Amino acid sequence: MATEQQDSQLCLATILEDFLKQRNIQVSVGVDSSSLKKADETFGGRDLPVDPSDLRRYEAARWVRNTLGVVGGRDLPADPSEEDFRIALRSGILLCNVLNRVKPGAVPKVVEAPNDPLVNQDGAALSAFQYFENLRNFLVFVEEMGIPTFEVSDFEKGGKSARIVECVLALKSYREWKQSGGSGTWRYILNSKPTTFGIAKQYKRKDSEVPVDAVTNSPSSTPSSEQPLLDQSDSNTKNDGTASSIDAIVRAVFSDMKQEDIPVIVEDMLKSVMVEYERRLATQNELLLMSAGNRDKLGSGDLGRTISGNEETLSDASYGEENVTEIVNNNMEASQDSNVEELENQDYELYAISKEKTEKQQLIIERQQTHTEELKHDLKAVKAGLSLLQMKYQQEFTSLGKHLHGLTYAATGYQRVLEENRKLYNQVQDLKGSIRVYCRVRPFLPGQKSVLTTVDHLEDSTLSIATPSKYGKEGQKTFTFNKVFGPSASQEAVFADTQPLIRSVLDGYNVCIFAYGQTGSGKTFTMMGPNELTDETLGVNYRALSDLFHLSSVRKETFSYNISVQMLEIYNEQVRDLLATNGQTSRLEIRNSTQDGINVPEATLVPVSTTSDVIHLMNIGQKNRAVSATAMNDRSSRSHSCLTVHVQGKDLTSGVTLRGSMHLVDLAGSERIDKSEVTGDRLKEAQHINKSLSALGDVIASLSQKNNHIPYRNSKLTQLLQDALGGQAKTLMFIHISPELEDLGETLSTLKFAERVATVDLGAARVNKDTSEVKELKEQVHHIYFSSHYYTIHSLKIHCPNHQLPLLFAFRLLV
Ligand SMILES: Nc1ncnc2c1ncn2[C@@H]1O[C@H](COP(=O)(O)OP(=O)(O)OP(=O)(O)O)[C@@H](O)[C@H]1O
Repeated sequence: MATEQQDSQLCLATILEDFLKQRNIQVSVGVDSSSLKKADETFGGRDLPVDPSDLRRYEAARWVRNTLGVVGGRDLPADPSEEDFRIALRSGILLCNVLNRVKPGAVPKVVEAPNDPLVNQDGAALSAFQYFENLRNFLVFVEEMGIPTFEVSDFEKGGKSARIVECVLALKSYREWKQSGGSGTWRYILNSKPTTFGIAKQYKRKDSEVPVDAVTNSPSSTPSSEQPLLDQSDSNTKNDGTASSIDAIVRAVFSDMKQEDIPVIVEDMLKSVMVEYERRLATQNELLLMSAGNRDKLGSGDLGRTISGNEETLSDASYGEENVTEIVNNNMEASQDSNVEELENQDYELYAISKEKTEKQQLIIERQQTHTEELKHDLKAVKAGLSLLQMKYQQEFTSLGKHLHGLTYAATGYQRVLEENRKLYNQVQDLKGSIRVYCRVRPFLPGQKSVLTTVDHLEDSTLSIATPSKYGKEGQKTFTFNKVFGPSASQEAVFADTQPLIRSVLDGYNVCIFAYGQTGSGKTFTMMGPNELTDETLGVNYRALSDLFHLSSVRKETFSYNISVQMLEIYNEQVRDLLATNGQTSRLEIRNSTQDGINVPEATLVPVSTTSDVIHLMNIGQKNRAVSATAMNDRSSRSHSCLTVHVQGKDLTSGVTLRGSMHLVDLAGSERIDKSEVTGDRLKEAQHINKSLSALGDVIASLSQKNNHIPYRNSKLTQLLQDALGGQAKTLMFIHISPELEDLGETLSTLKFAERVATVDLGAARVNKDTSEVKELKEQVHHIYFSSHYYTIHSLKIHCPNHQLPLLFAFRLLV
């Protein structure tokens, strides 16, 4: 590196020299005025040589001669020409000997010339090998000392003896410095271009002796321990020799110049320096490109990778542009000498980095491959686990399916039990009487003066009427009913036997409840209640509907019910819609045996969901009902009113739909015509009423007698109620009796009607008395009812393998 710096500074001197030559500015390079003066004294006032290089050659020759003595320096004249100088020194003998004087032992073995003066006349007889041996040893040593060297070719004819002169004078300077004590730093002002050239570097001393340090005379263990003569340790004084040379040139140039010309000259000098440096930079780039070309030729070996290849590798390996740039810059700095060895070293360095990166990548790839294998293994295990789970789940679902199948069978069985239950329940109702006749005796009304009563005696199911002689045989007449309710019977007691039939309606059966009796006997009271309603005085209608909604609500888990209401009136054998809002209330057609059980489809059908809904509708119907004051009762109705509740229930389990209906019929007054004292339209009304009541009696009597023909079509009333009379239907007839004696004739007439429909059903009376047969049936039904009512499968545990929790199925079956 020191040599390179020296070179660059020497180059600066050369540039200055060239610059001065171009401008014909004469200056004695390397020799200041004092040197010239000294040379003048040395040559004793002779004419000074014109060329300063001659003076330096003479100085060198004289010093060699003085150093080696007369004998040793006999071959070298005192003032030799250039030719003489080269011939005298080309054998290297004088140079090696003078070097040994300066540094004893520097060249231990000097190849001497033969003693034959003839042969050694011009040294030509000495073989080229011997020349080379001595010169090489000399050059290697002075090179190590840091003294400017020369080339062997400089001894050839036309060679540059100036470099040899400088080398000798440098030795001289060194010796003088040593002889003066060697204090400080030895400096030598170089006079010519640098003489560091490749051939000197390649020389090695033949005898391979350990070189002796030029300054310390100690063996040099390593190159780094060498101490060159041109001092490198002191940065302040480094290259002072060269600097002094440049300084001398500059001062010599500027001393003869005018002051105002100096800046121009300086500027031109600097420009020249810049041009030279740019040229050198361009040369370096060319060398770099050439070295890159050489690298391409280095082959495919490990060291044969090209820098550009390495640059690409580095880039690919994400080393970044900075690293690449740094390395390339390093290459540029190091390529001044186009040293292929250095390039190879850098190439190797790049290759090592690339190789390290590749190894790391290989390691990463291997790890990834290992991870992939592990993942594959895990995936395989998971797949196996999944298929095992799938198999187990399949087994569990099969097992579950079997359990569900059993459950379905059980549920189906349960449905069969329920169906059986319904039938048995209905059978019980039948045994109690599909046609039941109840008798209710109205109490005396408040404020009535008469206290005489026709009722002689009444029991649970019999009513005895005292009959005067004018009504036949004097005494008493007894009538049998399913049940007899006295004047003090509560509304709740009257409804008690009706209540079980409400469930029948929800089970899909038809129920028909009649209120029969003369005007003012209490029909409306039984069916609706008094004008001022309380919980206790609510009639059959309200209670039946209340029970209906309650029971349907209880069953909502298993049945879905749709309940709707129609309210019709039969007046003078015409069917009228009491809920019509469009005013068209009359002359509705009756169509029996319809699929939906609605015989008067044109009549208004209002869905209801609460009891209050129905009460509201009944009030509307009551207002629309034809009411005509009579002499007997100002609320006397001259028509039959029929409130029909249609019930459609869907079994949520089986999907089966059941249809039932309940007809609540408030019949028109049954009083005889002559007693009502009516004529005209009123008479006509009474005739229609009597006719229809007679037709109702006929139908019920025919049903009781199980006749093949049932005369439904004899009246609008029986025609309307055809589906609710007969078959599985239940009929309840409430016969109302007025207790007043003056009404005895009407009472006997009413009882005669009741006797006709009630006495024929002997079974009803027996059932009512709870015979052993009925009791047995009741117990059976009770068992089924309650067992089914409360039979709930609370849960069904299905054990599934691999499950901690059992599958729980809860069932709540039909009430
Ligand atoms: N069991 C009873 N207890 C108390 N009062 C009653 C009873 N039955 C009827 N009444 C009263 O007797 C009167 C007549 O009764 P209701 O109007 O019900 O007779 P009806 O047979 O419906 O007459 P109509 O045929 O004219 O409608 C009413 O004031 C009613 O409150």
